[in-house]
Amino acid sequence: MGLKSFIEVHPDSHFPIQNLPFGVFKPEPASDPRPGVAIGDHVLDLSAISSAGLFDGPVLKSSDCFIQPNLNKFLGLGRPAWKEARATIQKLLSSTEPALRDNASLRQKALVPMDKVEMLVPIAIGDYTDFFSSMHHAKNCGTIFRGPENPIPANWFHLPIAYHGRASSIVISGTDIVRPRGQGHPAGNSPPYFGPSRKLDFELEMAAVVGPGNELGKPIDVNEAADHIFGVVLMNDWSARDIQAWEYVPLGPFLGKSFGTTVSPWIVTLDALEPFVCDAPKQNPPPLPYLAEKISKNYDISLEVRIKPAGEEHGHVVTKSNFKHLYWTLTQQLAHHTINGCNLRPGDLLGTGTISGPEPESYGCLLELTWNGQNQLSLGGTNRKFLEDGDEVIFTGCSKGNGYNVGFGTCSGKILPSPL
Ligand SMILES: O=C(O)/C=C/C(=O)CC(=O)CC(=O)O
Ligand SMILES: [Ca+2]
Ligand SMILES: [Mg+2]
Repeated sequence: MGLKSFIEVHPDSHFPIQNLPFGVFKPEPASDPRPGVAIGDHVLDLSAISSAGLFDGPVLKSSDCFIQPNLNKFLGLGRPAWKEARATIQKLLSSTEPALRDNASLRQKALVPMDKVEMLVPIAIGDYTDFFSSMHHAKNCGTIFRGPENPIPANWFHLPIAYHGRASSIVISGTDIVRPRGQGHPAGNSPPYFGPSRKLDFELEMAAVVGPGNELGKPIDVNEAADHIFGVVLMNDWSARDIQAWEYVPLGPFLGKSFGTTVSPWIVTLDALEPFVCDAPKQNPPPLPYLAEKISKNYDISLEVRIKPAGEEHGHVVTKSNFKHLYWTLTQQLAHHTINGCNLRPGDLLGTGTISGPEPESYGCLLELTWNGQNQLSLGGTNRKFLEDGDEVIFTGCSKGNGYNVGFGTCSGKILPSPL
């Protein structure tokens, strides 16, 4: 493992010096939001490090990108800035570097206990797109919604399908989610149901954070797409299955998805994930040339979902999956998104789609786990078909290295009842 911080980091921590994920936080309720990096149980205040003149590399020396309420300016600077920032922070936090270690007043200013801070959505999200890139999820949903004959649509193996999501309702982990009301599928000849969703679900996803992006009309080559992905977060694409099933023909998800999407606060960089690269699944039929990449990378990231009913202390694990099950890679998603000339901008968010694995224990949503409510899922003392008011859904994600973790922390949200 080698690299070590002067800050004590528990071996189980998601945030050792090998990780260094970026977020935005407020040290006190009245303070201005500012960028930070997680280290063990602490947050390193990048505005304090920047003000102290410690970002002294060629790209960041005279930049105010860390004196900002979000990470968009930093993301817009691209990979040279990201690499320089990571190298500077890793050096400052290392056990052998005195600049911060031996400066008590700077440590006092710049290192804040994580349990004292408020985390915010770290980027201003202009646009949010959600892909559909797990073959297992596509097959299961297709079977449930459209029947077992041809569950996977003919286009699915040729392009990463997506829908345009709603950026305004993306919230940070810990924010309550109000059960949406809407129209559900009519039964027989009766009019459609209207009321609180009866089939509220989570979707286990991750999402790529984009920067710097492209000019309108100038697509990004798939082999250069990684330079436009800063990092990834956990994402819950809350979904009301009854609303979705009735509204989505022919234009796709709308109100069944747009009532809320939760993201985890810490963006884990692709640089930190590099030791966990694994081969992406072999694609057959081979993709068209604009989607054929020289190196097709996935990441080995273990994912887990717990549901914690109201009044219970611990959640029950309902599924375990892995990022590596995705068929279409992040870079193929990004290249496909721009192939028609569409421009991506710093801070745009690209959801991977629900990450279901091949086994029933690895399905990424209740729609699949209970087969649209046909089966009950046991949560110890109680059962679930879909989410109930008071349920908290907690995602975790972690890659295990040799003696250290590169983790994502948690992405959680609790369901509140619909308004009357
Ligand atoms: O197959 C369908 O009709 C619907 C699928 C989804 O709801 C999934 C979606 O949001 C994309 C994804 O998460 O993979
Ligand atoms: Ca989704
Ligand atoms: Mg949603």
